[in-house]
Amino acid sequence: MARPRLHRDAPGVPARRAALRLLDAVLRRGLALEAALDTAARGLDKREDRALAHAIAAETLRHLHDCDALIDSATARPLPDDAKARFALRIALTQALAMGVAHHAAIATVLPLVDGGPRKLVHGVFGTLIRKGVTFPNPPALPPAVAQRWQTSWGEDIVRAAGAAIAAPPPIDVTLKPDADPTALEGESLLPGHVRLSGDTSVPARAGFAEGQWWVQDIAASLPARLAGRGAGTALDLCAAPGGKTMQLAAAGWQVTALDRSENRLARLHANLERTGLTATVIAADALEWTPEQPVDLILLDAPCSATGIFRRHPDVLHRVRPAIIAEMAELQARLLARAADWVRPGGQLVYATCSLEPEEGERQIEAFLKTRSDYRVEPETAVPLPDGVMPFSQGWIRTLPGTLADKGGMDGFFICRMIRKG
Ligand SMILES: C[S@@+](CC[C@H](N)C(=O)[O-])C[C@H]1O[C@@H](n2cnc3c(N)ncnc32)[C@H](O)[C@@H]1O
Repeated sequence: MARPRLHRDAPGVPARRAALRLLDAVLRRGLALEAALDTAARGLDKREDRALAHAIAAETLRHLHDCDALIDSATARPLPDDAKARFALRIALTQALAMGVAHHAAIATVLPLVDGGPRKLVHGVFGTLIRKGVTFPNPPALPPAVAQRWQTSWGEDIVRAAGAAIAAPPPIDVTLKPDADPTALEGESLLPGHVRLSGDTSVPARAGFAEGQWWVQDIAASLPARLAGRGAGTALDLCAAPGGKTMQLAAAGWQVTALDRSENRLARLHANLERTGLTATVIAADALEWTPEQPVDLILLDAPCSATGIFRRHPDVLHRVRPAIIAEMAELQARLLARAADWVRPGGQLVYATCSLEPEEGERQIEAFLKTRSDYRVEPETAVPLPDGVMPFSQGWIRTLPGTLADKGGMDGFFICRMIRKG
C-alpha cells in the first residue's frame, strides 16, 4: 500500500498518507498502532504531523464500524475491506464527523491518497454522505466480534459502557511519590497518591513532572502494586517496562529488581527511574529463560496480554485481537506464572495482573493455576483503599470493567489477583 513519496504533497497530505499507512499496518497486517508508528511516520518533516497521523488513525479505529456502515450505505457494490478507496473514505469521514475538520479540507487532504485511482468514487461517496447530513452514532458501535465476545463474558451493560468509553477522551491519571503534594496538581484525587488531571496543560509542563514527583499511570494500572502493600523485603517486577509499577514498588520501600526482555522499553524504564530518583536493579532478560539466584518476598507479574482492557487509548486492539491471539497470550501467561510461582519464598506474595478484558487471561488463568499449585491461596488485601465501585470478587481477585467509575471518566479494564505462597 501507500509508501513515502518523493514529490512534495500539499500541506496536510503527508500526515494523511501516514495515517493511511498506520491503518493498513493495523487492519491488514495486525500490527499494534504504536509499533507501526515509526515506520508509518518516516519521512514526515514535522513532529506535529506524526501526532496528527496517529490521532487520525486512532480516531478512525474508534469509529471504524460506523464508518464502514456509512460507506456501504452509499456504494452500489460494497468496496473490498482492503480497497484504498475505503481507507481514504474512512479517513475523510472520521476527520469530518469526529474531528471537526471542515468538509472541504477533510476530502481535499485524502484525494491525493487515491491519485491515479478511484478519486471520483471517493469524492462522490463522501459528497453524497455529507449532503445527507450523516453523523456517527453516539456511542460508537464496537466491532461485532468484540461486542459478541464481551456480551458473552460480561453482558449487555458492559458492551454499552465500552461503547460509551470509546466516545469520551480517556482521562490522564498520575501516581505520586509518597512525599509529593497532590494539591500542587490541577485535578481530582480518587485514591491516596493519585490525581486525575484536569485542564489542558501538557503533562511535561505540569508542576512536579520535571522534578520527578509523579508519573502517568491509569488508576486501574496502579492497583496491582498497591495490593502488594508497603515494602517488606525483596520484590521482583517480572515484566517491568516502562516501569510504572516498578516505580510504585520502589516508592513503597521494596528493594526492587525490574526485569523485561525489551531493551527499547527498558530504556524508558531507565529514564523514568532517573527522572523520579527511584532505584531498582534492572535486568534485560527473557523471564522464560532467566532464573533468580534466590527466592524473593514478592513477585509482581504484570504479564504480556492482549491489552483489550486499554482499548480507549489503544483502539487498534478492537480490530486486531482475535481469539487465536488471546489463546496465545494465555499460554504465555501460564508459562510465566508457572516459573514465577517457584521463585516466591514460602509466606511471600505473587501478584498477577493483566490489562485484558478476556477471562482467559484473568479469571480462567488463575483458576487453572490454583488447580496445579496447592501451595498458593488467593488473598485480597483488605487494608488497601480501592476506587469507588471496585471491590474484590468472592474469589478474592479484582476485576475492573468498562463502566467502572464511569461518572468520573472511567478506568482501564484490568484483572488483578494477589496470592500468598503457603508457609
Ligand atoms: C504489560 S507490559 C508491562 C508494563 C509494566 N509492568 C508497567 O507497569 O509499566 C508487559 C511487558 O512484558 C514484557 N515481556 C513480554 N514477554 C516477556 C518475557 N518472556 N520476559 C520478560 N519480559 C517480557 C514486554 O516487553 C512488556 O514490557
